Amino acid sequence: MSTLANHSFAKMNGIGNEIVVLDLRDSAATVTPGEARAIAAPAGVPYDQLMVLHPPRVQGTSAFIQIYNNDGSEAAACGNGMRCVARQVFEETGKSALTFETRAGLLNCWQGPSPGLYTVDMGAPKFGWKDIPLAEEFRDTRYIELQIGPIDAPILHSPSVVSMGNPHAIFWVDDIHAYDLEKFGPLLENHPIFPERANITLAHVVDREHIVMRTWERGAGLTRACGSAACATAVAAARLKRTERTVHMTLPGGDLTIEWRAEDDHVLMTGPAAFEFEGRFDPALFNHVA
Ligand SMILES: N[C@@H](CCC[C@H](N)C(=O)O)C(=O)O
Repeated sequence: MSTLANHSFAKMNGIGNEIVVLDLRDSAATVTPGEARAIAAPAGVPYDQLMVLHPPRVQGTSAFIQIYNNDGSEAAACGNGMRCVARQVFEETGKSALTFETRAGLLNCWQGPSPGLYTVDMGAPKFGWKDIPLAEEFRDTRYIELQIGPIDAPILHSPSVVSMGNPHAIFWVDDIHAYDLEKFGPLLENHPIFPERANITLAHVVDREHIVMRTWERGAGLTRACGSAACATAVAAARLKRTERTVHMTLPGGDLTIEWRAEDDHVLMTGPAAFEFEGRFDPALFNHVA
């Protein structure tokens, strides 16, 4: 039987990004990709990302966080999920600032400027074509040559690309609702230019301090919010000198504030984290998991 059978979990969301938090800090249990997919099944607890807390591996950190997309693939970064994890561990410990380890590095999290808000230091963005990664050299990643649709009248073209520990492509458009992201998202996510696939965002700069956006997530599909995409989009817009370094981001599920701090290049994401309910995994979920 799976070690996850009957294990407790918390269902949360970060502005509508569906998150399951699974705390394995007191055990040596691990989660396989098959188990991650089984949990996401309709009979389970459908989620966009599963945040698995393991015992800390680095002194001074509270946990090592493994992040699964609902297709069973692993991600190095998940901004909305990190706010949910921070909220849970703040409430458990009474602390208001903690450091967690992810595959993207150490992330500091703290209580935001007002109650119910959490800030995550998402680290420094990367712009090099090998860092994103891209399959071929692009010297300037503020815009890359990539388009879909007719060659002489492309539907979407020239995205900015950024790594926030995970790969993002941002297409600048006038109306983020004018495109069928469910159709174009998977095509772009799996485009050969992205050897590790990519998160695909449509973004519109409203003014120098406000961007609206929506995202097709690698490994999870259309979501109501993607925190790392909000960070990548804010940074890409500032790099193009279209916005200030602190911007208000409007996503389908809610709003985030993103600051690209000049002193150290780090990106700070601030927003809420909502607790929905606690439950236990039905053992039957894992019956057919290899
Ligand atoms: N929803 C997340 C991003 C999750 C990871 C992404 N799908 C990937 O595979 O890179 C967020 O809030 O950042």
